Amino acid sequence: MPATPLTDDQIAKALEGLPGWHVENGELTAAYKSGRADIVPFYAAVAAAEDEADHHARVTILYGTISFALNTHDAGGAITEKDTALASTIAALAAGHDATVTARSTG
Ligand SMILES: C[C@H](O)[C@H](O)[C@H]1CNC2=NC(N)=NC(=O)C2=N1
Repeated sequence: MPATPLTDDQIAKALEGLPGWHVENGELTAAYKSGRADIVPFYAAVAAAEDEADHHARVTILYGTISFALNTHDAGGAITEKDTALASTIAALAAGHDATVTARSTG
């Protein structure tokens, strides 16, 4: 998969299929609410997918919320297909781990 920066239009198109995901500080970002008992298994599944893809998110866990921020270091921090593909994988894994994406914070 090429590490070519996506255009704003390509990112907007990808976001149409990624509810709750948005670009924040130049990173593809989303926050998922999960039960405390589910959050570690959810992240374990994400970590396995990251290693499979050799592409890794910045992850923040605070109480029952796990947030992901994605960009491609090998593309100078731009958002690439690697980021949108991993975001799709995370979204699919969330569904299987009772994790719900939170609406974008407008603040
Ligand atoms: C050597 C290894 O393949 C690279 O460093 C991978 C690892 N995971 C990565 N993750 C992210 N987010 N961006 C990268 O460019 C990247 N590169």
